[in-house]
Amino acid sequence: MARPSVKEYLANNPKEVLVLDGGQGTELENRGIKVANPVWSTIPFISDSFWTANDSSSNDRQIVKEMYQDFLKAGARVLMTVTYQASFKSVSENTSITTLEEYDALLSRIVSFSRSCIGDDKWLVGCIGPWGAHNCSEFTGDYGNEPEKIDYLQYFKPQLDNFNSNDDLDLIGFETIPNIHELRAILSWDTTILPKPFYIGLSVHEHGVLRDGTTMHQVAELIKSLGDKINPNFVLLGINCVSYNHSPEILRSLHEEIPELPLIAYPNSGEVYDTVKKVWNPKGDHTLTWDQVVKSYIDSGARIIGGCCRTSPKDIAAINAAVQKYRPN
Ligand SMILES: [Zn+2]
Repeated sequence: MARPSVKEYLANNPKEVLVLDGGQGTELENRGIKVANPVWSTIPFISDSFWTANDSSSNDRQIVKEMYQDFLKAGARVLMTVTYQASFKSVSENTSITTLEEYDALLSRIVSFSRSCIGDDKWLVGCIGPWGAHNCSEFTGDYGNEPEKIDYLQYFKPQLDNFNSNDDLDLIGFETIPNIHELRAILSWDTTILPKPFYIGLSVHEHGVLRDGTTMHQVAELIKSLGDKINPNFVLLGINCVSYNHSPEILRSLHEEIPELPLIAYPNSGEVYDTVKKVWNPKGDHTLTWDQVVKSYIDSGARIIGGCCRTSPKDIAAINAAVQKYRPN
């Protein structure tokens, strides 16, 4: 393999900070792909023409390729598959792909295609959205009256089985996790369920608590309570798609609670989505720069830094410049 395991790389290079790509879903939307549907940004891959066409005859194929090229040019060394809303439940209930076999083939094709776009020397993350992605509750954390009774493993298993067995993927990313019961479930899975390095990105309110109200102290208590029983493949904890302006203090609070844990941070762009008008409103007045945000993340133990929704290759270039400036010598 042309690249070392990301877990070993981070452990053996304690001063290294890796740059992740930006928000693929919103970036594909900016480039003309209509993503408003239940499988969101995975939609271009559902169409047969994506796979039968060659690059010049499929516009979507070209768009996805160019997006990866632009993130690479901006300095990303870790890139993600566009599979946030591609759970078996979401895909089988909303597209023509209904069997596990077809679903497995779809994911394998997406992963191979993504790998071919980024080359062998970059790390590829198999992106998995939270349970709440299938009913749009990842920013409320409202998982109904009995969130502890949800069978999270059953929900994630088809996607996990594919990603675990795919050597083109280096890391599994559970993103935008808003609920403590879901976090507890993922952290309870041992190496038979999660044999590949993985990270967890939390969906955190701007006031610094998980969307369901759990404090970062309680998150830390949960992790500490697992002690040696914690899955050794749990490589990083962090935050994603959180408020840009509040993200430095949120990450700092996580770092203060669990100083030894490597962190990952990729906030959204700072624009605010109006769910009624379905538009993104510009950044507010007192916006921090990426230079300030990245410096603070690195001071708080971040080892992977990138952007989430509405961040573009331009943002990734600014992140990369700040990482080169502030990473420890
Ligand atoms: Zn996002």
